[in-house]
Amino acid sequence: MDSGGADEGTTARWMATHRGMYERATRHPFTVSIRDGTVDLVAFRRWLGQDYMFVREFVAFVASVLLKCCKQSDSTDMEIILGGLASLSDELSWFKKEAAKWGVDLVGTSPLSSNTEYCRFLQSFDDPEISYTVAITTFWIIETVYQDSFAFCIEEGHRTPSELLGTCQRWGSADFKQYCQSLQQIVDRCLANRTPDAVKSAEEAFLRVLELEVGFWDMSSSQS
Ligand SMILES: Cc1ncc(CO)c(N)n1
Repeated sequence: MDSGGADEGTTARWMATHRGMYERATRHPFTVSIRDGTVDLVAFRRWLGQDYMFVREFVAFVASVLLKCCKQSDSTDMEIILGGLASLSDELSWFKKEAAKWGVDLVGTSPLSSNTEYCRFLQSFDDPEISYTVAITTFWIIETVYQDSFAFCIEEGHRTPSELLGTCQRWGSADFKQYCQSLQQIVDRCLANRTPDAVKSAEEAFLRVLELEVGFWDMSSSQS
């Protein structure tokens, strides 16, 4: 930490201010049912097929974040984002393997409306007018919702079915947490020297992601 000030970081403040919304996204009945061992496997399969399609869009989104980053030429940020992008290659293979295991037909799956809405939001970042700060904020909170949600499923006292532990570990691992924290540091640093309007735009993106994540879990549990 080189700030030396009492400021805990803007992102931590947002998480406290919008705690209710953050918890709706990260303690959703769907992921809590995984932890409780009561998850409906039809819903789990639906989530798997939908999330595979989401991650394909997410690749393009992360590429757009990387591009904005490169235009700002901060080489440390670039390496972290590039690492995130590279790991999505493995993630797509994982989805295919997992889909085969659960009998989910990825080719025959089409996106449900909450997924389509989320993917449109991701596509909107192609616009070069959207700032790197807003884009990296969005990237960080998207990853963090999964990190927090799935880490809870492997925390002490969980009753997560053993065949779902691999899924939970993918996003709930200490490594993934570390990666999310690196992203968070980038975001806080970017926000530290932005105008109040720019910070407000990033906060709006943060809230929009939480809303979209809740919609995605709702969709997975109930096909809305
Ligand atoms: C909907 C959704 N949000 C976040 C992530 C994390 O990458 C994901 N795979 N899917």
